[in-house]
This record gives sequence, C-alpha cells and structure tokens, in this order.
Amino acid sequence: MVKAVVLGAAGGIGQPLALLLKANPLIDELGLFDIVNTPGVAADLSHISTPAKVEGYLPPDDGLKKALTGSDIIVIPAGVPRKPGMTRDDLFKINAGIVRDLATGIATTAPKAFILVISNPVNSTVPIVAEVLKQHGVFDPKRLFGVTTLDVVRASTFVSEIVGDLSLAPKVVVPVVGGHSGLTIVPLLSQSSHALPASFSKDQLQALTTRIQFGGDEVVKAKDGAGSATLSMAYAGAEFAVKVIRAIKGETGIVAPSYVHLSADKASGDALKKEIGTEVEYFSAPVLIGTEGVVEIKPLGTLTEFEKGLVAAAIPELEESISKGTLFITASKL
Ligand SMILES: NC(=O)c1ccc[n+]([C@@H]2O[C@H](COP(=O)([O-])OP(=O)(O)OC[C@H]3O[C@@H](n4cnc5c(N)ncnc54)[C@H](O)[C@@H]3O)[C@@H](O)[C@H]2O)c1
Ligand SMILES: O=C(O)C[C@H](O)C(=O)O
Repeated sequence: MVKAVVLGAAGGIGQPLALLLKANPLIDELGLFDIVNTPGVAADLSHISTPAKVEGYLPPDDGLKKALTGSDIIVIPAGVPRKPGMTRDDLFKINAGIVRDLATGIATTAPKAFILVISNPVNSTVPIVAEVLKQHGVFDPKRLFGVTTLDVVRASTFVSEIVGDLSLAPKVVVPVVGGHSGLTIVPLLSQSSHALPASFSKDQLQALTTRIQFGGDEVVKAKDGAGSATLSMAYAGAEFAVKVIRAIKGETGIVAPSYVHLSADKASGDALKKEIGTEVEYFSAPVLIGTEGVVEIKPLGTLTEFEKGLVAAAIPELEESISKGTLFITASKL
C-alpha cells in the first residue's frame, strides 16, 4: 500500500501533479491538502478509473493531520510563485513560514515519510524542513529531497532541440547539479548522453547553459504575471515522485537527481564535498535511492574547466540560501 500526499494540491502545480499521481497505478491512496478547494479537486479526480482512493482535506477539523496520517510520500508545492522581476529568494518571506508549518505537521504526524519539496526557494526551503524535523528529533536526511527534476527535464529538452530531434528528449540525460536557482543550477553538458554538435561553439555552450539556468524565468516572462512553471513542474514532480515510490517498493538501481543534505550518505556525501572543495551542507546531484531513501550520492565525475567555473560560481549563493533557511528556524528558537 502506498499513500501519497500533496500539500498545496489545489494550486497551479498541485492540480496537474495530483492528476498525474492519480493516473499512476503504483499509488493506492492520494491525500490532497490545501487551504482552499481540495474537496472539489478530490471529487473530480476520484471519478478517474485508476486504483488510488482520493481524499481532499482543508485546515479545519485537523485536515492537515488527517491528510498526513499514514502517508509514505509527501510532495510539497504549497506557496506563492514568482511574478516577472522577482527572484526565487523574493518568495522566502511568504513561503518560508508556509513550509515551516507544513513541516511541523509532518514531524508530528508522518515523521517517517519521504518528503519532496517543490516550494521555492528550494535552496532554502529544504533546510527549513530539515531544521523543523531536527527540532522534533525526527530528521532523517535519507528521506528529504529538494525537487530539481525540472532543471534536468529542461536540459534534456533543450539538448534534443539542438541535436534536432525532439523525439530523443525522453532519452537524453544531462546531469544538472548544485541547487535550484539561477547560477546555482549547474548543467554538466559535457556528460550529456547525446553529444552536442561538433561545431557547437563556446558562445553556444554558454547560451545553452544560461538557458537551462534561467529556464524558469522564460516561463515567468511568458506567463506575464500569471505565475511560473506549473505543467512542466507537475510532469517533473510526478516523474521524481514515481521514482521514489518505485524505490520504496524495492526496485533497485533507481538514480534520480535531487537536492539533498550531504549527510544522507556520509561516505559519498563527504567524497562529494571533497570533489567540489567546500563544506557546503546541501547539494543537488544524482542520487541512488533505495527502500530507506538515499543510498549513495553520486560523484560529479570529470568536469571541464568551464563546468568547474560554474560549480565554483554556484557555491556562494548556495551557502547563503542554506544559511538563510537554517537560521529561519534555529534563530526563532533562541
Ligand atoms: N522546484 C521547482 O522546480 C519549482 C518549479 C515551479 C514552481 N515551484 C514553486 O512551487 C510553488 C507553487 O507554485 P504554483 O504555481 O503551484 O503556485 P499556486 O499559487 O498556483 O499554488 C500554490 C498553492 O499553495 C496553496 N497554499 C498556500 N498556503 C498553503 C498552506 N499553508 N498549506 C497548504 N497549501 C497552501 C495555495 O492555496 C495554492 O493552491 C511556488 O513556490 C513556486 O515557486 C518550484
Ligand atoms: O522559476 C520559478 O520561479 C519556478 C521554478 O523554480 C522553475 O524553475 O520554473
């Protein structure tokens, strides 16, 4: 039996994500929590002829607790999205408190669940969840994941466009490491499963890298005030969630990129810190997932000089965002 829960389930990401999870036969129960509209979303989805039993919950009458009870995997897309001109960090003011409160509910009701954080700024919201869980004595770094899959999905799509065959997109694999915001998004294009054209220039490589790093801005601009990526995020979030569920169910060899606490597997986490030359606490990398969560954080492998520069440029912003998220919880305790 697998119970999946979406927190923020009535939103732009939450609804299509809930649809994709309802469509997946690996899920037996789907809990939908939001501060509005979940009864309607749940009633609608419940008519779909797939096995998952769907329930919608609202805050009154302990709705969060009821939604979380018995959950195996919790996906969090709750919070406000960007408008043109905003950075993801500009969302911190509102989203930090939302994520803290939801994490508190998880700590008390479903401390063993796998937690997948979508809410931005991911580089800070994941540390917020970790610190809340620590305060409740239930932090297991193996079970906490920042969802960076959209960066990987974008990289696959953009590379296949350049190769000139969009039908390759589902097969193209490009590791994207670091974090989930601007310069902290580091695509390792030299390791693309499908090579870029031999004629690809340095300028073209820089332009493609920038497009992957700022793909979110492309959507924010096109939506012109109506939010950020929702449909592609729901696709990416469901893809990642389903990989985690397959791992929970015992499938072996599942590797997915994610932003994790580097103590999730001490040996490989320490090796990664050495590789990138800093003591950064969280980093996104391909991660081997098993029934108990993170089994191994994969090394970055051989980087080009250009990619080494990208990693170095990512670290200061990453460290600042991590410390901002951490302090949001630890400082309020003082
Ligand atoms: N990780 C990524 O790659 C990625 C990609 C796209 C968007 N995002 C982020 O995901 C978040 C959601 O984006 P969206 O477009 O779905 O926004 P949205 O405004 O359409 O939906 C957010 C939902 O969260 C709900 N919500 C607010 N406070 C809540 C609370 N306390 N408990 C439960 N639900 C609550 C709202 O009612 C709303 O339904 C944003 O922070 C956005 O930046 C992340
Ligand atoms: O760009 C955003 O604000 C949303 C998301 O993080 C994205 O990458 O699309």
